[in-house]
Amino acid sequence: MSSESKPIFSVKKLVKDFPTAGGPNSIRALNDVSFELFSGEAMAVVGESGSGKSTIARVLSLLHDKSAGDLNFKETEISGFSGEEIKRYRQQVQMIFQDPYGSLNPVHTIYHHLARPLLIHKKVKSKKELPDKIHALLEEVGLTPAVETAKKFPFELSGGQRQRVCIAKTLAIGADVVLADEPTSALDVSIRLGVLNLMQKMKREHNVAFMYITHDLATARYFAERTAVMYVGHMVEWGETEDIIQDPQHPYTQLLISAVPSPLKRHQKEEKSLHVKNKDIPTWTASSVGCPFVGRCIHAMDKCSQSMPEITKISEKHFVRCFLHDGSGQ
Ligand SMILES: Nc1ncnc2c1ncn2[C@@H]1O[C@H](COP(=O)(O)OP(=O)(O)OP(=O)(O)O)[C@@H](O)[C@H]1O
Repeated sequence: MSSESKPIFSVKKLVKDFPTAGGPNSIRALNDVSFELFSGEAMAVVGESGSGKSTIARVLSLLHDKSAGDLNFKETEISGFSGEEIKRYRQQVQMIFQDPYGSLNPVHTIYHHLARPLLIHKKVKSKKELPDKIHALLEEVGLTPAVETAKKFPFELSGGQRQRVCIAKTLAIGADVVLADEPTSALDVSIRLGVLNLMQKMKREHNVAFMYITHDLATARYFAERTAVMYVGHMVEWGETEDIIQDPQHPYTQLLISAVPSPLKRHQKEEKSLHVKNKDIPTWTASSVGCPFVGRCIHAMDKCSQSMPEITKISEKHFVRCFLHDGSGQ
């Protein structure tokens, strides 16, 4: 990430509320979420189930409307987009999901899956160019022999191969950003690395920006230069991935890292004293106040239940929201 280049995404104070059936209060799935994403970099979004990771991707894909905040893509607010603008935007910002099978049509060949975006987005001048272009794409994503693969149907491929087809689709369209929601978690461990390496190649060779949503800090460390840690819709800590893993500041980040098998653990000593009070994850609403982690935090103070701490800068690129670090101390 260059501090001089302009971010491809700039998200400020994003809020997303989901109405609850019959209840007066909406669920606040995202609260005050801000970040920037730059071309050619990956930002991991990590956190437990329900922390709001997928909601960020769905709001950025315009599958959900935001409730408040700014969502700028290439310096243009996207929430007012309609019709053609949405179509053009979705060409540039693609999603990859955990289950690649769900993104592929079982009755069509791989050839068809790649021909369609190439034709729709006018990436070929005529149908004559299609075979060469499709075979080149399949080779680029490691699906060889390409001619044979193109003739196959999705059910004839493994999970990892299907995810490679989805990646080839994003290349066919010429996406600038990929929102990858747990793209490797349904794959065998042995296959994951290949898919991560392929995404790494897209980053380096095509300057694609990735939002990499995962439960898995080890793959975040492998793939993403920066990481944001989410807890109940709040970004509690963010920075360069190595800083987050080697020097976690928020008690929740420390808890996440303590749950990862070594060699990620450099905090074995602290781990012994890192108890969690209870495992209840709160439901956040528009009227909830305080730090959402207070119920589980062994350092909790009275003020933690009363307000969410402001952002504290730990170092140039490392930030946390926790009263332990805001200068007011315990
Ligand atoms: N369409 C929806 N309607 C109502 N509530 C929703 C909807 N989508 C998400 N939520 C709620 O928003 C919160 C965040 O969910 P989200 O799926 O973004 O979390 P996540 O971190 O991606 O979880 P997981 O890792 O399990 O996918 C949860 O409380 C969830 O129940």
